[in-house]
Amino acid sequence: MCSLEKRDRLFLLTLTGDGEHRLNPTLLDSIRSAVNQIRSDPSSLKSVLITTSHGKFFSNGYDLALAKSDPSLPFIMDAKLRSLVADLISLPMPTIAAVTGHASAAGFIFAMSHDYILMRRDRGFLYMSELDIELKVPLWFMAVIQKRIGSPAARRDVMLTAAKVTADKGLEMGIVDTVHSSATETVEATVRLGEEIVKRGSDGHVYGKMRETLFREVLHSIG
Ligand SMILES: CCCCCCCCCCCCC/C=C/C(=O)SCCNC(=O)CCNC(=O)[C@H](O)C(C)(C)COP(=O)(O)OP(=O)(O)OC[C@H]1O[C@@H](n2cnc3c(N)ncnc32)[C@H](O)[C@@H]1OP(=O)(O)O
Repeated sequence: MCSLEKRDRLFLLTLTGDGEHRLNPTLLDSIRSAVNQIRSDPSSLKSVLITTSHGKFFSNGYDLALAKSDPSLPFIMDAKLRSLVADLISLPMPTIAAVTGHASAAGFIFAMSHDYILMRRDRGFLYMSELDIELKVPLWFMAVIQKRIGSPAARRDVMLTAAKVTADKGLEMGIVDTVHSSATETVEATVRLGEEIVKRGSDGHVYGKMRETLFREVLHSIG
């Protein structure tokens, strides 16, 4: 599940527990509910969202075991993740993912649906595993990849070699903004960045509309 904490003008959304934070309908609903709670907070127009997680996984992607148990679930999970990503794109505040563990497939897409990614150096991969697990990536995932991974070579490595991208490699690829020595350091740096951004005092409505325009192809692809 996830928890939501307000620290001054920062909202800290944490995927809790030591599991893999596999994206299933329950977790996706829980995250979306937290994002809606943030959106309805009176201070939301002058705040920042930080998303992080407990344990060695940021999110290890869809809960495939569950998905295989009911043929309707893959569609439900996909629809819920699309809605969550659209919510993050329209959220009237800057968003930062503090990636303190592995972010795989849908979990990687979730991380890239934030404006900034700060990541720990010593553990954790950014990993589009679909080639390895022989699942075709949905078109809307590709729209996110296209938008957040600028170089053709990096996109090829991520998608067509299923590279397990470390934080340092992610920095080189332009996916990660800053790299840190530990999970604690990563979260602390994310809070500092959030506080810096809050000081800029940008209007959240304008920021959210700007991001919607920047990601209009992703929103179109999500449908
Ligand atoms: C019939 C119906 C079918 C329906 C199917 C559903 C369809 C759904 C619709 C279609 C959707 C398509 C899109 C799919 C989206 C998805 O999300 S699908 C689910 C995807 N998820 C996965 O595939 C899981 C992928 N994860 C993994 O493979 C592993 O968990 C991992 C990320 C590779 C981590 O492995 P693990 O062994 O647990 O890792 P560690 O023990 O932490 O590390 C392994 C070794 O690597 C070293 N290491 C870790 N981090 C670093 C680092 N940053 N730098 C250097 N080294 C690192 C670590 O020390 C370990 O080394 P050793 O100790 O020497 O082993």
